[in-house]
Amino acid sequence: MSFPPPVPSPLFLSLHARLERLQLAHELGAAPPPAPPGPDPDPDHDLWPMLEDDDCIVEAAGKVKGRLRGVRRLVSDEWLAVLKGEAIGAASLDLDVRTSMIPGAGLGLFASAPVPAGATCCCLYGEIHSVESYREEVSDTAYGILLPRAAAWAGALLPRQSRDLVLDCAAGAALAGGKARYANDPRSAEATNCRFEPEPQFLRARLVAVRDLRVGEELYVDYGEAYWLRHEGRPNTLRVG
Ligand SMILES: C[S@@+](CC[C@H](N)C(=O)[O-])C[C@H]1O[C@@H](n2cnc3c(N)ncnc32)[C@H](O)[C@@H]1O
Repeated sequence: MSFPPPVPSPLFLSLHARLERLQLAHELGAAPPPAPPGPDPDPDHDLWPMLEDDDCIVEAAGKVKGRLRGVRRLVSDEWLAVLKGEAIGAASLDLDVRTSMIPGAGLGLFASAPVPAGATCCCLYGEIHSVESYREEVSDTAYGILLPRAAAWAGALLPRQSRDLVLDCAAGAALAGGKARYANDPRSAEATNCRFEPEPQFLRARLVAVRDLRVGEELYVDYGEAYWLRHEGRPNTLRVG
């Protein structure tokens, strides 16, 4: 089964370009290079002269940060609208979401047909963050996956990726209907049967089977130690074997 990438809307692309410029201004503490000429006026043109003015540079930096947050929200909302429109949850192998085999873990993801090793089961989508905004705006118990900037960029959805991104799958993927967020972590290398493969160019990660899966088997991935450190105090109740 193929998993065609979502098609970003023109609004998503223009909001994302705006976000990139605000992010650059925030990092540099200075106006970004002029935007390429286009039909629409630069919506942030009021900020750039302020960043060049010593008398109000601190106030300007605060305004850039505030606007960055607002535009990031708009980008996320538009991305979720794109994902919902494309019914991404439907793009998966034959998988069921039902009560996990791990007591107390809530729902889990199960194979309802055999899955060969190496097959992509479904894709993980979510809200898109920079590392900084993920740290600042997302709660400690969120479920984020790093989409590193160095990975393949051929046929990418965005014209360029200037920084690492983080996919926050807690709320976003649930809203958009993705199944991959239901894969639990067995906290045992032996029981782990899937892995996440980041696809930054498509703003998602693939959930890939690392061995053949039988009908009825639960799909398990390793979330990494950092996840469990943040979730300290919650029981890992899986019994293996
Ligand atoms: C990405 S969600 C997985 C789907 C989740 N089970 C649900 O019902 O929405 C991650 C959460 O699942 C639960 N979970 C995953 N693996 C677990 C484990 N080994 N032991 C206990 N809870 C687990 C924890 O609540 C964790 O924060």
